[in-house]
Amino acid sequence: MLIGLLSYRENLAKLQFHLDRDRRPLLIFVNKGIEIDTHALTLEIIADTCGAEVARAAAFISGPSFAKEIVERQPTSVSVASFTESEAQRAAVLFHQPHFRCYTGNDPIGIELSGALKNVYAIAAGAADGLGFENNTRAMMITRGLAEMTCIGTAYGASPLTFLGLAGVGDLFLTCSSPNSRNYTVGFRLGKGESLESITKTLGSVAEGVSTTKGVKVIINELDVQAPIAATIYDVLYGGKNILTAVRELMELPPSKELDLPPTAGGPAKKLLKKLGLD
Ligand SMILES: NC(=O)c1ccc[n+]([C@@H]2O[C@H](COP(=O)([O-])OP(=O)(O)OC[C@H]3O[C@@H](n4cnc5c(N)ncnc54)[C@H](O)[C@@H]3O)[C@@H](O)[C@H]2O)c1
Ligand SMILES: O=P(O)(O)OC[C@H](O)CO
Repeated sequence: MLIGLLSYRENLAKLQFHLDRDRRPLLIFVNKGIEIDTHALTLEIIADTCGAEVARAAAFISGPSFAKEIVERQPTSVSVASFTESEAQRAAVLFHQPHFRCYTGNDPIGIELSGALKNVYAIAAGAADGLGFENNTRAMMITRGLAEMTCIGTAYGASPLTFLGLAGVGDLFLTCSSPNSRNYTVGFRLGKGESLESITKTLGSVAEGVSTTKGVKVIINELDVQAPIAATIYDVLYGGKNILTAVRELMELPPSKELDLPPTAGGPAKKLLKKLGLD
């Protein structure tokens, strides 16, 4: 399915009546976001609408992949994950082409979180560029974004290693460094002083990081994870914080460990695995 997450629940609720479950339908999802009201991953929406069995077999594709460049057959690689490894393999074989490689894995929670979270940090990197900062700042945003993504994902119950893959650092690098990214563009225009309302009205498409930031803020509060860049993007988008003030405050934070993975991990993932019958 290739639609924004906003309408997934509604569409899957309709689709489930048409699934011929005896023929092992292969459902492949490429969206990158978190449901606004519930902060649910797509896995949970699938379980709620189509049942746990369908969610366990669903495959998730994510990674550095601007649609335009795929269509132009430029060499591209992505991650494909499913709790059912044979289904990830099925999806990988189906999509495999001379210009498109799929690497399989079994951490769909990490793959989904990677795709959702990188959009928030792309807004941050775009904002830094829009403010006129250059290479050092962008490299800092990408690297600290990866550290935050890994901490949030680990606390959630995903594998920290997933964030080192194509769906994690690969897509983060792509979207934090290209004006072809909608999320980067939102950040860039914010950095230039435009209002969020004006940007979203004229963007011509949906930058999912804008709504995902709300869900991420709830998740980091619930998990008690330190993710200052994500929290700052929330304050800029929804709290009216001035971007230059935000950058200054981030830089003035007291020194801290470079990577401090949470000691206890997995609350939300445990709940989700239970719902999927995988506990
Ligand atoms: N564009 C990319 O390069 C790219 C790459 C990888 C992943 N993605 C992800 O794919 C998802 C979709 O992105 P996109 O670029 O195709 O967005 P898009 O806005 O270009 O297209 C979304 C599509 O969903 C349809 N749609 C909207 N509301 C609907 C509804 N209620 N019911 C049915 N269809 C509806 C729209 O008509 C449109 O065709 C996003 O989660 C995005 O992050 C995009
Ligand atoms: O245009 P964006 O920012 O939604 O990014 C598109 C894809 O996620 C790139 O992999």
